[in-house]
Amino acid sequence: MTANMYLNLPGGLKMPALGLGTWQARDRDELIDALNCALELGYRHIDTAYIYENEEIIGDVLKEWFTSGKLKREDLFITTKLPMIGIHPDRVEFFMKKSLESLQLDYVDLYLVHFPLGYKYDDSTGGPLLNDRQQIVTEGVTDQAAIWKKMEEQVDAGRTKTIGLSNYNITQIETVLKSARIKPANLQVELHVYLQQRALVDFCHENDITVVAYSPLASPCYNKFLEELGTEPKKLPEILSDPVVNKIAKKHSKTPAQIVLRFLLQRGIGAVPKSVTPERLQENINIFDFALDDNEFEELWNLEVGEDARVYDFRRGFNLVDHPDFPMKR
Ligand SMILES: NC(=O)C1=CN([C@@H]2O[C@H](COP(=O)(O)OP(=O)(O)OC[C@H]3O[C@@H](n4cnc5c(N)ncnc54)[C@H](OP(=O)(O)O)[C@@H]3O)[C@@H](O)[C@H]2O)C=CC1
Ligand SMILES: O=C1CO[C@H](CO)[C@@H](O)[C@@H]1O
Repeated sequence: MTANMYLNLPGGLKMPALGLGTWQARDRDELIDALNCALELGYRHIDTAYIYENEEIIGDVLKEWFTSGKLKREDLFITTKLPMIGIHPDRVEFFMKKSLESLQLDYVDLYLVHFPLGYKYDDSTGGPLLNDRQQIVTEGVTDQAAIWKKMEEQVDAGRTKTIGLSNYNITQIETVLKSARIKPANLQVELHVYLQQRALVDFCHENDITVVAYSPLASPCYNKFLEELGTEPKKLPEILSDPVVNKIAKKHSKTPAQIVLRFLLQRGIGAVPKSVTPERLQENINIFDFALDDNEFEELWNLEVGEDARVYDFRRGFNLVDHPDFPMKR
């Protein structure tokens, strides 16, 4: 089994620093194969969300691994997320229970508020309320304290070991911290070698909040998603073809993906690269047998671009940018 590194969460809980992302892995057979392959390779941390529409498939695979005795529940770290339609105090418990039911689990290890703003819920469809132009209708200003109180109740009830946030900015995390009885254990945000989120990471680490990078490879598949939404493709940050990354990769006989993932781990940040391809699954977790030296680390550190390299800016296909709780202000 592959050696791993861990991030320490409250209560002695350990999160394997390298996990498996599953957004856009919705094809049943493909995801089953990918999960089986990942678990065989030593992945022990899986990242999903209510909105990824794959919790049931993941639940089926996990059940098989548990019933065959190949793995015990406590061997795995499972993260899922409260959807935007659940960001209302009356709906947190409802969506937490729905996720547990789909995953066929008694508890998850980490439950994240997926986004700091909510969508209005349409009872009749079980999805977001749409206006006449078929656009999603958002909730007003989020009562972060009220949502967080409901998140804390999920820990009290034993439905999740820890709770955290995703896509929150520093001001929004500060708001949560002010009322929190149970502090957020984790923040999940877009983070890669071109978007290093230095101030946000420092703030989290100073407040004992672990950080996990989503889209650690800068989401090369993102335009496929924009195409599904019927919107224009965007110019993506191509970190895997960056000459500095490639030069360092060659020196270590590693791939560019392994270099950019290793860089995150050496910053004390977790990462959840998504892949359904066996060779890439192997590649992405095979990053514990080498280290970047200070010069290489510095060279990668200097690749920072900042906001212009953000993939998930929600400026295409979403009408969220003008909402008061929209977190990615430029
Ligand atoms: N909290 C949030 O709001 C968000 C969370 N996430 C989470 O983060 C995860 C990762 O983010 P995501 O946007 O998927 O982007 P990633 O940066 O993980 O990129 C995934 C893409 O890269 C390809 N890929 C994977 N490994 C390699 C490799 N070694 N070399 C070359 N290409 C590779 C994959 O292809 P293939 O699968 O075909 O191999 C896939 O197309 C998500 O799956 C999800 O779990 C993502 C977005 C938002
Ligand atoms: O996790 C996620 C995956 O991508 C979605 C579409 O951009 C996001 O809404 C979400 O935050």
